[in-house]
Amino acid sequence: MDAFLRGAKRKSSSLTQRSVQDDDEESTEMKLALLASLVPDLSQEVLLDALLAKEGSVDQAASTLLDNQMEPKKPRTAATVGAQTSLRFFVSRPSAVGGTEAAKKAKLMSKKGTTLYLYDPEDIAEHTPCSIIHNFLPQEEANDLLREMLEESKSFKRVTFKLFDNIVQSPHSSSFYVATEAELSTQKHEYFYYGGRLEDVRRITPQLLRVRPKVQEAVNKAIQSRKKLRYQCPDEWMPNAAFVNCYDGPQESVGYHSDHLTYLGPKAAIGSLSLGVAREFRVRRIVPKDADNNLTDDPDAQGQISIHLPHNSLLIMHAGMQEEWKHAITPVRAIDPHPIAGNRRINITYRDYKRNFHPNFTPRCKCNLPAILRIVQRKKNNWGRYFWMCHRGNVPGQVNCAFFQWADFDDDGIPSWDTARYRKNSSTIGGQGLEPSPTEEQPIAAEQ
Ligand SMILES: O=C(O)CCC(=O)C(=O)O
Ligand SMILES: [Fe+2]
Repeated sequence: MDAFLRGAKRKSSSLTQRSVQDDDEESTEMKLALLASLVPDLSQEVLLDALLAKEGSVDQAASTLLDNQMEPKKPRTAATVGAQTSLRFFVSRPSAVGGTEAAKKAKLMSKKGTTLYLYDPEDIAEHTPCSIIHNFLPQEEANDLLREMLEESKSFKRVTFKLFDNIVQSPHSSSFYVATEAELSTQKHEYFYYGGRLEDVRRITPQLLRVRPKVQEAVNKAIQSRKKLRYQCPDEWMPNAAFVNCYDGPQESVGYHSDHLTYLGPKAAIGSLSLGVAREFRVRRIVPKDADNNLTDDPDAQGQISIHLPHNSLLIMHAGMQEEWKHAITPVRAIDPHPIAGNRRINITYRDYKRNFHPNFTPRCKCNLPAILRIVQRKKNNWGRYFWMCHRGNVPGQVNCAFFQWADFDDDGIPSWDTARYRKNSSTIGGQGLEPSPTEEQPIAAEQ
């Protein structure tokens, strides 16, 4: 345990491979898991608050929480899902005449250690890299899909993965769906997840298939209404895979994470459909730190944002979300049961697995495994640069090899090995010089 604490406190200011990998290791999810093992019986929200208050120091957060536990207190698990109508009623907006775009944006009231609840689609689009469509499907279609997935979810399993040297299980169950028999075989035998193979891959179901073109159309329309970012692929978004999650009861959750981009490519969009019980989707921006481990952004920008996800809502995570933000479904004390789903929530994330990111083409590490794609999220130096690294260490009993390679994409996110499409004279060779995403200049959100 001592070693874990030392690991979590490790600081590095050099531009070396070690420094980049430290950035990866110090993820909030890891810190939360570590904190949970030191101070069990507290909700993830309480642990996160403590981490935020102690600027990411696991041992300081742990000692504060342990001190607090001496005097008995009610655990501060979030109550049921919160919602408000629109932020437009709460913020004063500077005049739209004159001034820069940034100056015209409303100042959000998101402060360190606080949560800002968003419901209104305009607020969500303005203050996060997400957009939402409420009542997305005709009611009967949503209910049919929900019923189908509730039946399927009876045989969903919890994902098992390695955290430090411990084998842990995801705090919810899931499965993975693809359209064709060929894709099913490819997923089982050619793709790697957490350094190993996915066992539970299923053929797409009739209702998942029926809904897919609607999600495709809505996501492409939403993408078109936003400015293309550097590294974002301009091709049509074609969902060819779906992860389905089931959260059975208020305590089932998923910790703060960014989705892996290894097979989706940089600046990928993801369409996420929620069915059944309404839950809160928490998002927070990752604020980079400088060489001295100080936050390099607005110190107020350390709160989190909660997006209310009711039955039949489609949330679109846009380009840049996985690079610059983390998201979670936090446990709650209570939920409002859904007439069809009871205590369960179903979430379907439709994803576009890109042909040119198939593991036959991506770099291989020294263990001869296809490497995973990561991005420097925390270190100010090299912030925003993509790199490939080994993920064998996710397999119990194995460790990562020393493989490390900066990624090379052109402006459209085309990897250098896709010689037919890669534009050699692209201004971004080497993956440097990121332009800010539309949300970056806003004084919002979070990070420990
Ligand atoms: O349940 C959700 O809304 C989010 C699920 C998620 O983050 C994931 O599957 O990666
Ligand atoms: Fe996710």
